[in-house]
Amino acid sequence: MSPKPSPAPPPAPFVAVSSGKGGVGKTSLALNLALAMAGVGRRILLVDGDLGLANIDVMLGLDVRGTIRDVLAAGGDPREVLVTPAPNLAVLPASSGVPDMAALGPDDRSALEEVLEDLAADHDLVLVDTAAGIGPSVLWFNAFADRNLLVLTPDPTSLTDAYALVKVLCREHHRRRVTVVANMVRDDREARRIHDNLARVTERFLGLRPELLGAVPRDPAVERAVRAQVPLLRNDPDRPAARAVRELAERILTWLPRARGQAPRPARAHAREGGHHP
Ligand SMILES: Nc1ncnc2c1ncn2[C@@H]1O[C@H](COP(=O)(O)OP(=O)(O)OP(=O)(O)O)[C@@H](O)[C@H]1O
Repeated sequence: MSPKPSPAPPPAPFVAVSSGKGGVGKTSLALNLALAMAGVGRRILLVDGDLGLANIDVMLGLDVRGTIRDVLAAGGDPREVLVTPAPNLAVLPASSGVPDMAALGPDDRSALEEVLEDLAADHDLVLVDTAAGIGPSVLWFNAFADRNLLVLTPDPTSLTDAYALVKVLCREHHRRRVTVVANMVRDDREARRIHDNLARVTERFLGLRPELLGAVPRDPAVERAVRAQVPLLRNDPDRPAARAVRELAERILTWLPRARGQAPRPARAHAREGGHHP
């Protein structure tokens, strides 16, 4: 009897990190989450999904060889533009000063989908740092992702803008599951309060209650790291914000498919069709 072929590894989950409002700490969070997960041996792909105003390379002080747009324009192997700032971590850089996804036609979007699927095959998890707001690229990445992580802060405008994003994701992209990270909070109580405030309106108007993954405290070390162009987890690993990010990373890692040989996750629906995901 011929040996059973070994089952294909389950596909790497895509996690979109977004926010209604800009400047809430989304990029710092995505970068440090990626580093924390890579630091425990998971192969992480961090995609700079802010296609018009790239930030991750700046936060890392990286020289980029090429960007997502170059890959889409010229074809070729997307691995050639990946940057590896740490073991197990690959960054797919974006460009700055170019129009958002609105300028990408349907062919570019399906090419982007192929590029992401191709790169995902080499990784355990893909984290996409999207632009802020509800622009076309934000919605596209969120519809493409398996999990939607939303960054909230105590600033009241962060709440109203987050509600706007959840509403579009729910009504137009049929998302029923949104996970919140409360950033720049004083304490856990404040984190629960802002999560509750969002949950009250989403439950009332959308019938959806986002879950709270956890919180990152307001910590001057985050700003110091951004200025130094050295990630927080390297610059100040023992600070409260760094510890909080590591805890969040551990929780996100529980989303990974457990092991080879288990039932694979259902195929990802087409982002362009506004696919429904679990
Ligand atoms: N937990 C925190 N404590 C203190 N400052 C923070 C914290 N998180 C982020 N910041 C600061 O907030 C600013 C914005 O952070 P960041 O660029 O990551 O936000 P963003 O949401 O990605 O912004 P944009 O939408 O413009 O890309 C930075 O100066 C960063 O240092």
